[in-house]
Amino acid sequence: KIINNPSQLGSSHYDFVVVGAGAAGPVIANRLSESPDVTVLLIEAGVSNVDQLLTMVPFLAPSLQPRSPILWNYTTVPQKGLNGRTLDYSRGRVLGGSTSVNFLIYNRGSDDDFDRLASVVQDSGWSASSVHKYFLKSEQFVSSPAQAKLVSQNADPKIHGHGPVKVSLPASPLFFDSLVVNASKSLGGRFPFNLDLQSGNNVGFSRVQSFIGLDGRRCSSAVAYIEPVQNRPNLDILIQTQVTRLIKTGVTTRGPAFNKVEMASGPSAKRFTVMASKEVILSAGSLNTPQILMLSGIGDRSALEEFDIEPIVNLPDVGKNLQDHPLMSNYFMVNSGLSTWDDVLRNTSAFNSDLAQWQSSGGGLFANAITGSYGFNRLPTDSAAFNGISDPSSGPKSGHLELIFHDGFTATVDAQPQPPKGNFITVNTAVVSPTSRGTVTLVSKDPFTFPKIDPAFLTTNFDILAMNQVVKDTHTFLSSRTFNGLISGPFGPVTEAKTDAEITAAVRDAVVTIWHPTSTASMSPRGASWGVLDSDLLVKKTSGLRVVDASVFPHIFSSHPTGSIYIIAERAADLIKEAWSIPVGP
Ligand SMILES: Cc1cc2nc3c(=O)[nH]c(=O)nc-3n(C[C@H](O)[C@H](O)[C@H](O)COP(=O)(O)OP(=O)(O)OC[C@H]3O[C@@H](n4cnc5c(N)ncnc54)[C@H](O)[C@@H]3O)c2cc1C
Repeated sequence: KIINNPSQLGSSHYDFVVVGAGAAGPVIANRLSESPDVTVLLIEAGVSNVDQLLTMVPFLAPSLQPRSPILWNYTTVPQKGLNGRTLDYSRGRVLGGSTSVNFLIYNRGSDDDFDRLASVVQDSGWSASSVHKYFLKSEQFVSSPAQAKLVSQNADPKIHGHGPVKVSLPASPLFFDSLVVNASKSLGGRFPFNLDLQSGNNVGFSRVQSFIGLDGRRCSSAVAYIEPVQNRPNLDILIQTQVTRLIKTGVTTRGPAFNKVEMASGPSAKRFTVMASKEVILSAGSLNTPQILMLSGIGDRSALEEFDIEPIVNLPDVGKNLQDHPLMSNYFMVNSGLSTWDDVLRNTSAFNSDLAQWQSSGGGLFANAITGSYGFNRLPTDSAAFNGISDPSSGPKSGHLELIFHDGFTATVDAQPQPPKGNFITVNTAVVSPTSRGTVTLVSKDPFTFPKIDPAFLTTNFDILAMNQVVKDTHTFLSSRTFNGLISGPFGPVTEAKTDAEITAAVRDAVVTIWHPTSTASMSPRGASWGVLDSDLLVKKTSGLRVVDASVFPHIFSSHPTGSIYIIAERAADLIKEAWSIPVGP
């Protein structure tokens, strides 16, 4: 059941306490509570997702940006690589976490990304072939009979799974996206067509599969993993409650145990505690998980002492190694041959009519995510970006770059105002194998003070050269004869830039986040002196404490992360069950 205040908890003891109901937490809570003998408490700082219209209507996801009551409303420190700009750095603060507010693009991660993970942490259980069953267990491709032709040309349903997360092609396919697919088919080479990016090969151009069910509604982790089980008698879901720290409860042969969780419903509210007799699982995301660890005395000893926090476990890598994909908008004007959604966004009656259509039937433009086509590609093999470094991608099935196509002016990414007239397309471009590394650090021992977030965007030569290349790739892609006569010209400094120096200058002014922070509590081999977790996700040198969320990846995956986090969480649930002799299901 859902509980709104810690004072209403029926018990102060559970077998497992899961902190954070984002992508990972609900998977763990759902799978552990499958066993009726096990009691589980899931604690979420944010409110319920029910009745939050903007979390449900796929097309309106960007309206939550850059600030909203259901976001944490974080800001980065000034970014040296971005001419000192600070960036809004959204995370969801609601049941479903960032899966309730994200832009719905589904990827499961490339085989190479999983194989590199297995190799780096020396655990074959994370290899692509080993986790394949968890991919199948987590997701399910859905389509309506009316989509039969679209599906046959743009997806491979037989490679998909049977899990609770529903993924689908656009309910209202747009002409522009069919042009993107045709352009990749005709260009080939560095821009190949890929029928289904969930094949394990994540290089190529394709229609987007999105986290949307046949009802036209976002399928977040809350919808997929919480709603169906929220009335289980052995599962309590406590919302509007922030975990403030974990408390040491003893010492075992592995190290200190942290089985007590402290929490409060606000900065001045009474603090409550709850005990996890078996384990605490931190799933608070890549920014809040390291913050909670540090507040609990787990982190870099000297950094903790600076804030008068007793260092209990010296793990200097907590909060280090922050990685994210830099993202930027490339705008182009289009002529009347292409009708774009700009007209809907500017016209209140058209907007209201599309919303009414979604509300009555779950269909129409608003049942689409804001992108219908995209692609990942590799840098040219002779790119100067590789000078002096080894290829940062995990292998040939992983891209270095990404191009995301939008049939309109997506003013949401870099907060450019939508021009008052004209029709546009936007190509959002990203570097998906970045080499910049940032940090999450404390600024106070007060859990309600935001941590200091420094993604350190574009602080390496590789990242800046790769970003330059993807701008040029965008021009090359759009010069395909498929677009003949449709694109009338560049719009804005990024696409108007001509020389490398002009492109670099425009890039530094334009790059923002794609909101994919990872790797701040990274796995490493058992016994390694670096990293925060062993490969079974247990926090090193501690007992009874695991991390399961986007923090755990030593290297950011070269794709949109939610699908791969579901896979990690599904395997983590089995690891936890095995550790406590709880029957593992199919
Ligand atoms: C605007 C935006 C667009 C994105 N677009 C995409 C996309 O199109 N495709 C994709 O795959 N990914 C996308 N992402 C990224 C993706 O959503 C995240 O990578 C993923 O949700 C991370 O999962 P997580 O479990 O690590 O953390 P989160 O999903 O962020 O969940 C963490 C949860 O923990 C809760 N929490 C934090 N601290 C505490 C505390 N102290 N006490 C209690 N609860 C706490 C938070 O409120 C939150 O609910 C996007 C993200 C954003 C913000």
